[in-house]
Amino acid sequence: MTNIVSNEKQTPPALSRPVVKPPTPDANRVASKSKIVAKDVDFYYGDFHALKKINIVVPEHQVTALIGPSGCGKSTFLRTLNRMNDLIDGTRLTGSITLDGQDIYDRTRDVVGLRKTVGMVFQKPNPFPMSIYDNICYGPRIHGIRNRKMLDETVERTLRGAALWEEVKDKLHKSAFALSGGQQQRLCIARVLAVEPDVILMDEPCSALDPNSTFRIEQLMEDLRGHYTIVIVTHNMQQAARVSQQTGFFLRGELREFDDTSTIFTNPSDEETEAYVSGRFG
Ligand SMILES: Nc1ncnc2c1ncn2[C@@H]1O[C@H](COP(=O)(O)OP(=O)(O)OP(=O)(O)O)[C@@H](O)[C@H]1O
Repeated sequence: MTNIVSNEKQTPPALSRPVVKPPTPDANRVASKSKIVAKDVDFYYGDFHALKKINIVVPEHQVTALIGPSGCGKSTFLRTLNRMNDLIDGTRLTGSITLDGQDIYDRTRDVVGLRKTVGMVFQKPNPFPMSIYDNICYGPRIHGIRNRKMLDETVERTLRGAALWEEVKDKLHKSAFALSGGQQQRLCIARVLAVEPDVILMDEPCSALDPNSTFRIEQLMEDLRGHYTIVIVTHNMQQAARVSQQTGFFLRGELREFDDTSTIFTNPSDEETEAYVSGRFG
């Protein structure tokens, strides 16, 4: 795993006006296995039709960014991927979403197991009111792991994986609330890693963080994507451009365009995508 993100990668791509032509598939994308496939997904909050015929293929071991103006359905779609919307009364989904070819909305699907495989990091860091160590061990303990040596190993491995070990190794038994916001968010990522997910969903994970902490989280995404499939909702277009290989542009509940990130930002097919990435609305 590399900890270096080159300067070149930190520079947002030029937002040039597009010449409309069919997008060329990226070599990476073609080579990558499909991890999540959503087909004709419609989603309703009661009578409100929040997602309309969403079709998307999320490739394995890449970062997929979801962008679009406020209220367009990005977070709703993200939450369909680990059935977090099931927790909201009166919601309904039609169409299908598969993970590794298995329907995640199948009646027989173990939803707790699904949320272990598809972990989630939220907008505001939400450590539990306990020590750093116990935050990490919370999930493994629920899944029956009691062996101290195994737990110690998990704590070190995941804190290293979340680029936090060096900063906290001498205060593992101190409260997680004593950490800075950026450290708390990396702890939350380590906590997700501790239950060994395949997919990590991130809902605006940097929106409450300062630029330096944001940079650390972006570096971390680059490090993690070799091992995990990441889907991130972000309002920050430069961030989407820096961290992702694919980008989906949502508008009024529709997925207006989904393509390689470079295509979305420099040569989108859809006029409204172009207007949005050029900062003309949203
Ligand atoms: N629990 C809910 N009950 C009813 N409607 C909801 C609920 N959550 C979201 N919505 C509505 O669904 C639509 C999509 O919301 P969603 O949060 O997915 O958008 P978003 O693109 O993530 O927005 P933002 O960028 O502001 O977070 C909005 O019109 C919102 O008001």
